[in-house]
Amino acid sequence: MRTETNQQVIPAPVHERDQIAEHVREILRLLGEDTTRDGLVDTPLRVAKMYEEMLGGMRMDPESVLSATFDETAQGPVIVSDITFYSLCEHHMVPFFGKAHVAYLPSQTIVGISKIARLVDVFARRLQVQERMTEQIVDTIDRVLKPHGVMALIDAEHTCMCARGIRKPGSRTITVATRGEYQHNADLRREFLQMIGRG
Ligand SMILES: Nc1nc2c(ncn2[C@@H]2O[C@H](COP(=O)(O)OP(=O)(O)OP(=O)(O)O)[C@@H](O)[C@H]2O)c(=O)[nH]1
Ligand SMILES: [Zn+2]
Repeated sequence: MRTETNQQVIPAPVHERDQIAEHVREILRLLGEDTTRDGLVDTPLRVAKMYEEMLGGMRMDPESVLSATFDETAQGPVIVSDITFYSLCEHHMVPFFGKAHVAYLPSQTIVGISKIARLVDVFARRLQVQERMTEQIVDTIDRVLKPHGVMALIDAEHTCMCARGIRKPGSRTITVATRGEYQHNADLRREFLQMIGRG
């Protein structure tokens, strides 16, 4: 049986966009810029729209993203690797970005594979820390699909560590979260790491 639910996206009220733009204009002014010059005149609204896009996941229900589930007897594992994402670090509000790799062991239910990538995006497009994002992905899959196990690995570069502060371009942060059989079975974890080219 195929189940489908509408993805719930709650649009941002228009007046919020205008208010954010106004505050961006004020920041530019405090930074010493002339906000009437050609290149900057539309920047506040552009930035407000950019936040709407990059933080759009805040207004989405992650569980409704895992629609298109199918009853199947597949034993798995199902591995979706190299899901590129862009997120915003909640400490500095600058991007961190990289790849998410997700595996689950189905128990009667599989999900459309694109929905796994959509789920990564829903959590990436928020003010985040990488650890929480990794946990949220496995928790949602665990809750909705009730698989035998689920594992996620995220490998990311944080621009707050590259472009400023400690300034270590190229440094990678790797986070892992597991539930169910992936928590208890080292062979399963090894197989996952091998299949995503990290074994
Ligand atoms: N654990 C974790 N830390 C993060 C993440 N993104 C950014 N950070 C860190 O958040 C910390 C914030 O530390 P603070 O000392 O309050 O901020 P700061 O003075 O700008 O720190 P520096 O980046 O060391 O200059 C920094 O160590 C960042 O590297 C993340 O996803 N997970
Ligand atoms: Zn940061």
